Amino acid sequence: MGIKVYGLTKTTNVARVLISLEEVGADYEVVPVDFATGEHKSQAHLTRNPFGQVPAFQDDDDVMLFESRAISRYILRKYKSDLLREDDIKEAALVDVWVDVEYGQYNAPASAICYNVIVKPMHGEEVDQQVVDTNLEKLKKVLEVYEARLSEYKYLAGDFISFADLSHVPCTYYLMLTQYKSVFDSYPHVKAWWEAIMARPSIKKVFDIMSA
Ligand SMILES: N[C@@H](CCC(=O)N[C@@H](CSO)C(=O)NCC(=O)O)C(=O)O
Repeated sequence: MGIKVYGLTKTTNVARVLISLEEVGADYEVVPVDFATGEHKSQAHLTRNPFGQVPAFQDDDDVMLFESRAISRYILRKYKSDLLREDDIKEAALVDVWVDVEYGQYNAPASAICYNVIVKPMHGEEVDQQVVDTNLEKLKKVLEVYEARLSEYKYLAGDFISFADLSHVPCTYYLMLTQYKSVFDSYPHVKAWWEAIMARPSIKKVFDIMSA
């Protein structure tokens, strides 16, 4: 039995796992989980992910994981990818710092904007502009830190691309589909960083999968 990713490829956290799989060139199968029928809350899926969320991840018959960043690290370690920089403890620590920054500082405001501007209208719900505006301000504060960091280094953890950079891709992909992509215009080093990431074949492949 090979690698299975349970979830919907349009969702950011499933896409994050696909990026690592595409980066290492692994074979994998995506097993859709139907939110419409509440399948993600089914007993079968709860055994895969006790929080009833996607992704869940299976490798062979003895590895069942959840949490997209932890799954990504498993994949990158299994395939001995340099994207975790684990040959150098200091570089690896900086990768950890900036993955934590992505999860703890960037993800929430970026996700709140995308949820309001993309997901809610898809379900016929009103955009809460107050929430969007509040999170735009939070995002700008985060991007100010990124702009300073990326004016010193080509990528967030250093002058090497790492999982920390790629972990930003799913949310940023959706942000760039909204009118708020213009926020990035005020941060030239962040824009150049994003353009360098987008040029990667794995990222182009995952964009195709997300937009299919
Ligand atoms: N920290 C976790 C978040 C998973 C998540 O929110 N998954 C969403 C879809 S992806 O945005 C989900 O399953 N939402 C349905 C729900 O929460 O009920 C991770 O990184 O894997």
